[in-house]
Amino acid sequence: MSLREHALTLFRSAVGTVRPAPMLKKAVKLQGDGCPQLLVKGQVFPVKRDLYLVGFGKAVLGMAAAAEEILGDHLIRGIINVPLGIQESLQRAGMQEMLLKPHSKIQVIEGARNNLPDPEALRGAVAIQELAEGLTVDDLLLVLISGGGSALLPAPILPILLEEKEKLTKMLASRGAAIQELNIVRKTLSLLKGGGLARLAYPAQVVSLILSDVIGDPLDVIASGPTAASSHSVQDCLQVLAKYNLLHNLPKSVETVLSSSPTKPTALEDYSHVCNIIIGSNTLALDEARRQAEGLGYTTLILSAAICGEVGRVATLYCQLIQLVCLGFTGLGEGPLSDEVRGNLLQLAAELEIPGLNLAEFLQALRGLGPERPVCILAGGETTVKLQGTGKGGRNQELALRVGLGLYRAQATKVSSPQGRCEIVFLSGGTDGQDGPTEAAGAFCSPELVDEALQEGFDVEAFLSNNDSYTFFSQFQGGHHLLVTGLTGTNVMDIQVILIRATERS
Ligand SMILES: Nc1ncnc2c1ncn2[C@@H]1O[C@H](COP(=O)(O)OP(=O)(O)OP(=O)(O)O)[C@@H](O)[C@H]1O
Ligand SMILES: O=C(O)[C@H](O)CO
Repeated sequence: MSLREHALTLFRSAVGTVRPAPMLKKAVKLQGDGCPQLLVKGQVFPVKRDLYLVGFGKAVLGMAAAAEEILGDHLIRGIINVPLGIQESLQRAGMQEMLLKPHSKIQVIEGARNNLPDPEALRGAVAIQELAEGLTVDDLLLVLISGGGSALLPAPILPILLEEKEKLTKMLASRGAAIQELNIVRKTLSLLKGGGLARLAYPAQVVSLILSDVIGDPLDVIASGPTAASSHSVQDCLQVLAKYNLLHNLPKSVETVLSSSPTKPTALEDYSHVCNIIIGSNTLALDEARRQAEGLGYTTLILSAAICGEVGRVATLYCQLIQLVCLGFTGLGEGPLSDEVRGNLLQLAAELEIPGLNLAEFLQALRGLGPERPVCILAGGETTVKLQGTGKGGRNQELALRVGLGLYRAQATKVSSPQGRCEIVFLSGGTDGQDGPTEAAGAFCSPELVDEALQEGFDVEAFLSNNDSYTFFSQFQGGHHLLVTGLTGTNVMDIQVILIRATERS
């Protein structure tokens, strides 16, 4: 198999392991007929009487279908809020396993057009609220949560109107608020977010199964943490609103709610009936890819599952890492060139402030590598693209094209480039199968890509400055370098696979 085929296999295996059905079936079991018990990742929850299910998020339909199969007749009733049109598009894509069976006990409510709260999502949220409020100490509530859950569970605290909350969310997002900031505000203004759903379900046992789409898997940020204790107070919310210059023209209703919000977060003791369990994440996906890569004979290193930062700088980080591996393969691992690249890399990594990135240890591991075994570097997270052009693209395609350009430049400036003696494939893809508003999940690149593109008359830099990576990749060599998977039904952010092997000349 070629490096490219290997990269694709690794990407697919990473995504495969966090697809709703396999993920749920691996994490959850129901055992014992007389006194059934729910087993979730080694934790045991007795099903004393009735078992209910609620869920909200983009991947929740597939999770619910798998959960209903596992729970069988023990499930009394369920309600899930999922994106508008999802059943039809999964049907069209032939992904039957993600759909509920006829006569399912789970009611599906579709809403949140364009990932924004709307009356349909509100109707679903009210139904979920009523179900939670009616539970008793003998009941167990299984809560399925995935990315997109915030917009799908809107329950503004009165007198805030849905339209007012929608407008505020839109303004924060358009002013560049990060998801952590956005969700601090959402939690303060919502009845069900910030642990609200769990508190309403008391005294029932609440078990939440969470598919994380946020860097670092913070329980109180994913879908605005409806079953997690929030560490934020109304002060934090006011700070976010002030930062984005929104404090002075808030609707009266929002001011009323802010002024009567408790100043301290709810005490942890109030969550003793709740268990939040992450069953799918970027880390789990990368671990599976590592297992596969090792099986294929690669020396495999996971850089981080929390890669973040401006796409151009992250591309430079990857180019420098690739250069270091190639220098090591060609016997130049120690010397002025390596020292220079290593120094630049450390500085850039410090500037990017990627959480948990232990580069020193990583570089140490690279030092011991020989050319006999190929190397696989795996990483995940989400970069940021500041849109400046009017083109069509996504952050993965833009990252791949920028890495291609960086490798081309590094090669062009060195007389005898160590890269020239290595075969390299870089792949970046969104695990949801959709990179930005395009039909591709991401793209592949190699050091030869930009040179070949230039020879065919493609001005790569012009495509990049217009954020037009999709147009480039779909036109160049008949779309050969695009990664097209179709919608996967899951989402644990993005994944990068870098494969490097020494060629015979080195
Ligand atoms: N022309 C473009 N070039 C590069 N990136 C783009 C372009 N247009 C949009 N994007 C990026 O695509 C992202 C939006 O796409 P997408 O819907 O895949 O986001 P997402 O954050 O992955 O959403 P979700 O978490 O729901 O999957 C934004 O980060 C935006 O910066
Ligand atoms: O729904 C949300 O809040 C985002 O997708 C983050 O989980």
